Amino acid sequence: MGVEVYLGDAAGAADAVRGELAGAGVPRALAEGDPTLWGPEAQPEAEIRLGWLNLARTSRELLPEIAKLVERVRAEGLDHVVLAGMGGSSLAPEVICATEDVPLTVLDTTDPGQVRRALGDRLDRTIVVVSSKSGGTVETDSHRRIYEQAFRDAGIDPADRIVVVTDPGSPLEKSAGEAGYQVFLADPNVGGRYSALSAFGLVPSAVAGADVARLLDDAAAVQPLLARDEGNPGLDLGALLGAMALAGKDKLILRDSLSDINGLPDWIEQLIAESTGKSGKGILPVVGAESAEGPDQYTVNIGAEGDVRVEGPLGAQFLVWEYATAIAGRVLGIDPFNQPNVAESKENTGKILESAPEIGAPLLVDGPVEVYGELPGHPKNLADVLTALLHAIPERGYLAIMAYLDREAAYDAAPLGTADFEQTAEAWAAADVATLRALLDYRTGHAVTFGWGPRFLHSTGQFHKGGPQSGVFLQITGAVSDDVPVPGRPYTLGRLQLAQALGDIGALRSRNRPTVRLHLTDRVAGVAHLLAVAEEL
Ligand SMILES: O=P(O)(O)OC[C@H]1O[C@H](O)[C@H](O)[C@@H](O)[C@@H]1O
Repeated sequence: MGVEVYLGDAAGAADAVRGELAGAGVPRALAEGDPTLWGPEAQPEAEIRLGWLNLARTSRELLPEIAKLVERVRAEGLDHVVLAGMGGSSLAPEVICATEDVPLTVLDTTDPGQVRRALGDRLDRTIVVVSSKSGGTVETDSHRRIYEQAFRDAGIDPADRIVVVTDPGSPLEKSAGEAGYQVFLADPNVGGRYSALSAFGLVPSAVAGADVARLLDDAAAVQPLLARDEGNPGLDLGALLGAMALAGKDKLILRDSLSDINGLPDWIEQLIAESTGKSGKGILPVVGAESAEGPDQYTVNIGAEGDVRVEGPLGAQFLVWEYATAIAGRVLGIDPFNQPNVAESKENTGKILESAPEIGAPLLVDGPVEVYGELPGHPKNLADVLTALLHAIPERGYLAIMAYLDREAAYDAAPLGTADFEQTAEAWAAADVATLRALLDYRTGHAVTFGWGPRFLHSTGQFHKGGPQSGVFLQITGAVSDDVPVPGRPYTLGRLQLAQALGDIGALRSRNRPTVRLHLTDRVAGVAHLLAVAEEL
């Protein structure tokens, strides 16, 4: 089964771009891995970043070793699978497992409460996959240290419970070898966000119970189409993304509500935001919005519904979206394989961790919410702050909400006992800070995005800093009551989480973007208050 791309009303604009690309021989050149397609500056990086084109074939070599691991995990009764990995090292397994409905606990957070919840769940039956291409990502390194300590404290040998996926030669490969962990080496010629069909996508998903051979089969079925000028879904989709951005429609609303595939927009978000959001250009994916509103927005659906849509199985979708993103990069004139601005916030975080953070006095306090930042018009309360932020969004701009909180906390608010599905969903929405996206979206014609920190730093974070400077930023942090120390490090997760928030806000403020931080001194009451205020705006 292949992938079908339906372009709806956008067909005319996409066709013109597609014709130009075909005329220049781009579709075949990309399918054959030509590293010159993005210009001489991008060539050195492209030379070591096109391995994803062949993963449907090359990743098959991993399957026997993966099958042995799966057999061991089943035989030992390890039924709680935890994946520690950020961005490209966890987003694909999350979609794969959600789509196949197999449970996987993803740790891509520094929130102490969220990590504590995972630690408290069946530690005696837990297997942890630690995934990091670079082997140096601070969040993933922290999770590894925390689980090593927890296993030791419980009298469990970490070498029986930790499996590592990394690139050859990374510091993680070395330390894992010394610790006696099983290590899967990934193809180093594949960048993180293009690694869905590599060991990064396959190992944790298979351990959780997904059928990963099928993903490769589905990708292999679509691969021959990618060299064609006609009937090439990757070319059609890439031409659409490029043509829309050139025409000023650079906000891509991604929807999958009626699809068999569960959660692909979050994976696409990283792929497109990090690949295109640079040099003041880029495409901003918007996940969770109902429909396109402003003149700078359009919608692409995953699955059989909608005018503009991409239909087909997950393995093939991964490859087609990757190919399309590389095509869009060529159309926009950017290098789709680097992420030049991601390091800035990380460096700021490192500096903040070395000394005590400078917080300063809040601009105002409204109940359980402290407001930090500068805003025009002397806001007196939280409602004024939110209104001022919405007014600050420039033409063709956007509001980004970035919450450094526990993304599963709202599930704790589920009513017990007799509640039906609707009541439960309502209770979750009322306790979920992500609901703020829809409440503010309703009050503006501009795009509103929502990201969980620090997860989004490895995704839309690149676009915020490297893309068009038209963002307005609302950051949310919260008090930590039960912190988690990071063994062997002089900080706790709570301190790291706050340093990440402050590090990123520093990077945004240095660009003179309107930026406010709301700090919830009581998380539950703070979320409830914030949602209540937003509802009344
Ligand atoms: O796999 P890792 O090396 O730990 O990297 C995880 C993530 O880190 C960085 O933020 C990159 O910009 C992402 O593209 C990458 O997916």
